[in-house]
Amino acid sequence: MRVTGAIWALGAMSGTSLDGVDAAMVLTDGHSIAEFGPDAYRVYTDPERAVIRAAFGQWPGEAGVAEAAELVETAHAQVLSRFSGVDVVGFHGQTLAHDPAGRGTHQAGNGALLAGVLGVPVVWDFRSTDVQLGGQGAPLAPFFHHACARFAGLTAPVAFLNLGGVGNLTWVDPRVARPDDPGALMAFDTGPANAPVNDLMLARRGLAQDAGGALAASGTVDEGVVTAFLSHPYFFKMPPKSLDRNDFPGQLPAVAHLPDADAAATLVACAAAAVARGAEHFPLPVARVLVCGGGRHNAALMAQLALRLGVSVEPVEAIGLNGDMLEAQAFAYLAVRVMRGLPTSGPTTTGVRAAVGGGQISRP
Ligand SMILES: Nc1ncnc2c1ncn2[C@@H]1O[C@H](COP(=O)(O)OP(=O)(O)OP(=O)(O)O)[C@@H](O)[C@H]1O
Ligand SMILES: CC(=O)N[C@H]1[C@@H]2OC[C@@H](O2)[C@@H](O)[C@@H]1O[C@H](C)C(=O)O
Repeated sequence: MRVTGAIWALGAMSGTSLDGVDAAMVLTDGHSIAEFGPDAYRVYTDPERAVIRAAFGQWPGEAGVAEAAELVETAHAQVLSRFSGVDVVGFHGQTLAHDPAGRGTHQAGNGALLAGVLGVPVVWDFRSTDVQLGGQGAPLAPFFHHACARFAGLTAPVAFLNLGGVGNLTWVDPRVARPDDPGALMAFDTGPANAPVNDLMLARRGLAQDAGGALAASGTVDEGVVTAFLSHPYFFKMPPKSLDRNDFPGQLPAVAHLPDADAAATLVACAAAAVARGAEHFPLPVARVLVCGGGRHNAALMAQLALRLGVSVEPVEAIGLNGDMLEAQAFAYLAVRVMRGLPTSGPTTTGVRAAVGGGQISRP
């Protein structure tokens, strides 16, 4: 697509599951996507992961944060310096703590430092302003999902589902021209997605994940556990709403009585049931749910989603997008919006009172 005034942005995201740093380029004017560019991935080593994990839940200045932030900055500098032709970087950082109603939101990593190292402007600290103005500070990908739906030429309401550690759902009406126009978007976190089954695999099998969902697929769902899970107060809150990774601490104890396969199947069913519960909030029904994030590789999770949602559940690759890079691309796109003074969130995505452009700009 020809887009006048488009620039090349490079976005980077380090997600809650701590697998590594995703980086990807997008050519955009901050409204439309003109073209997707190259991408790269930089895995965290086990010792690095341990340092970051030790700082989870900590706020700036608290124990372990400086060490984690330095590691996050170094890993990002390594992967981002592999790219050329970059006009601006969108640097999300690593969320260590998120408490929008209380202490705020904390993404480790200093964008000013990265701007110096990379020699290009860096947009960072995307969530703080939204939180300071009463928003949830998350999710931020929805404005980008809106651009993606229009880029793909969709003409009916559709949902994007990101299955990372936590799940988040964006309902989009691509017929509405701008993401901050009324009726364009509704977005919120659905509940835990991959995190509980990862925790189970680690605790019971010493593995990082249930590859392909094979273990879950061989088990039987305990529907009693799913029903009890759905009684959590989070599911009775109206969107917008967001979650911290540890907001659902009781999930492993809830499946403690089950053999491994049944426990995995049940945790996957809980994640899917949370999404289906979330879909009840949609302003208009959707015919398809497009899935990004690592959870789309979990066949048991995809099957449970199709069952509980009753609509077509497909990876975002079905509309020509890259499901592993969507969040990194989102922060590339959002960086350009920040540079151009355009909003990055609004009342229907983070619950902030009026549309707001979050993010600090640091120049080299
Ligand atoms: N082949 C696979 N089989 C099963 N699960 C997988 C597979 N690949 C990835 N996953 C799951 O996806 C997770 C990683 O997803 P992703 O990279 O989207 O999360 P994230 O971006 O770190 O998290 P968030 O979006 O919550 O910030 C892994 O921890 C794992 O649970
Ligand atoms: C506070 C924070 O970092 N939240 C992340 C996390 O990971 C998934 C979900 O929880 C979402 O709310 C968000 O990230 C995506 C990229 C977002 O802001 O849209």
